[in-house]
Amino acid sequence: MTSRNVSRFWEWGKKIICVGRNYADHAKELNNAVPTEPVLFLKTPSAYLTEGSPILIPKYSNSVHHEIELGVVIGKGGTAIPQSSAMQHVAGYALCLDMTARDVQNDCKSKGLPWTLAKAFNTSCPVSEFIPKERIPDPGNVTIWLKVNDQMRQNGCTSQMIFSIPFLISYISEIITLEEWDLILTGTPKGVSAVQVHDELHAGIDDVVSMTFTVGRL
Ligand SMILES: O=C(O)/C=C/C(=O)CC(=O)C(=O)O
Ligand SMILES: [Mg+2]
Repeated sequence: MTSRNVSRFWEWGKKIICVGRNYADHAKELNNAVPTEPVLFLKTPSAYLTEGSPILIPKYSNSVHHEIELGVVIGKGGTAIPQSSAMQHVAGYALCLDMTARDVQNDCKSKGLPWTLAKAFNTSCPVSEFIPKERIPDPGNVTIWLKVNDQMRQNGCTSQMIFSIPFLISYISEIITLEEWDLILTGTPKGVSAVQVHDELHAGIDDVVSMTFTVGRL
C-alpha cells in the first residue's frame, strides 16, 4: 500500500466492480436463473457516498431499491491473481449499498441495454467506514443486515454467496487488472425493495460496523 490513508479509500477510489446474482435467494426473488459464472458490472467513483449525505434518487426513476452488500477493498493490485493468494490482495472491507434504479434496470434488461443508468448514478454506492481485514477474520461467514425505518428488510450470511471472495478476486483480475483502492461489491441477499424520500436506512455487519443513510431526491 502507498502511504495514503486507506481508511478513506473512497477518496482515492478507482473502480467499483460489482457482482450480481451472487446469492441464489436474491436471484430467485427477481426471477433470474442462478448464474454459473459471476455477473459483473461497474460503478464509477462519483457513486461513492459516506454517512452524513443523503442518497439521491435520480429524476428518471420511481423505484430505487436498496441492496446491502459486503465490499472488499483491494490493498495490493494484480492481474490474474490465483485464488490461493487472493486474500493477500485484500486491505479490508466496507459495508456497501448497491442502490439500484430497478424500474430502469428492468427497462434496460428488456431492451438488451447496459445497466449503467440503473446502477452507476451519483450516490448509488453508500459505504461504511473502512474495516481493516483483521476485524473480519472470516469474510465468508458474516451476517449483513439492513433495516428501513427500523424494519428489518435484508438479513443474510455471506456463507450463502455462490462465488467466494477468493474466487471473485481471481476471476475479476483475469479480466480487469485490480489496483489498490478498488472496491468489489460481492452481491446482495434477498429482501431488496424500493426506498422512499425521507426513509432512514440503517445497516450493519454483525457487531463489527453499522451505518445510517437517509433518502432524498434530485
Ligand atoms: O438481474 C436482475 O434483475 C438484477 C440483478 C441485480 O441487480 C444484481 C445485483 O446487483 C445483486 O445481485 O447484488
Ligand atoms: Mg447488487
